Amino acid sequence: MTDLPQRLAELGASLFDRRLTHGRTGNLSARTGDGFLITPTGGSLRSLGELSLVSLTGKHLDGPKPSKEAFLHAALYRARPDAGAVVHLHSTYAVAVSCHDGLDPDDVLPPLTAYYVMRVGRLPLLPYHAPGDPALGPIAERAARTAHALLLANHGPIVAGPDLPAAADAIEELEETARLWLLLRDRPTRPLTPDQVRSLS
Ligand SMILES: O=C(O)[C@@H](O)C(=O)COP(=O)(O)O
Ligand SMILES: [Zn+2]
Repeated sequence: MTDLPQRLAELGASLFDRRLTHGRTGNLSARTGDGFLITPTGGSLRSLGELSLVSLTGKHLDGPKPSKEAFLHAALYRARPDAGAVVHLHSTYAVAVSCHDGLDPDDVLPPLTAYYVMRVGRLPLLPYHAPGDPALGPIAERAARTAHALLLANHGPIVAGPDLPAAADAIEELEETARLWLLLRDRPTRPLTPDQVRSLS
């Protein structure tokens, strides 16, 4: 088993290489005994070095200046005691959906496939705030109590999971489903029925 910083670096490089985020966008974290390790602000997921240690209250404990979204990661960990990792990306299709008008803020995407229902489930839309605005913290914490995947309006997805591979699987599935939804927008589409969704949970 490789250590946590190495696993975060490998995941960051894999997400970047597959163009699931670009430039210096996105941030990753994983829970530790005394808080969570998070990517530093202003870096690229392509080549992660030293990580920052942040407490569950969002206090910077050690390492370089943390991601400006550390408070959001902290909010998700507080809301979801089962969460071991959080991933935020600027993945193109999910960002495109986050800019759409007329979305259902309670659940943005329809249950197009069983895999989406199993990996993502309900996807609330959080109102637009500038990146790093701590006012989004309490809103995210409330929403994350009943959903592990959230879409930040005009920004992108943030997803918690029991561990890094699970959080990555979920955010990748969200991206692919956002893409499908955009592909299907002008066509008659038949999502799963409520009974079919219930049978998967
Ligand atoms: O969109 C933003 O500015 C941030 O949410 C982001 O993706 C990268 O910011 P840092 O993690 O502070 O580098
Ligand atoms: Zn961002």
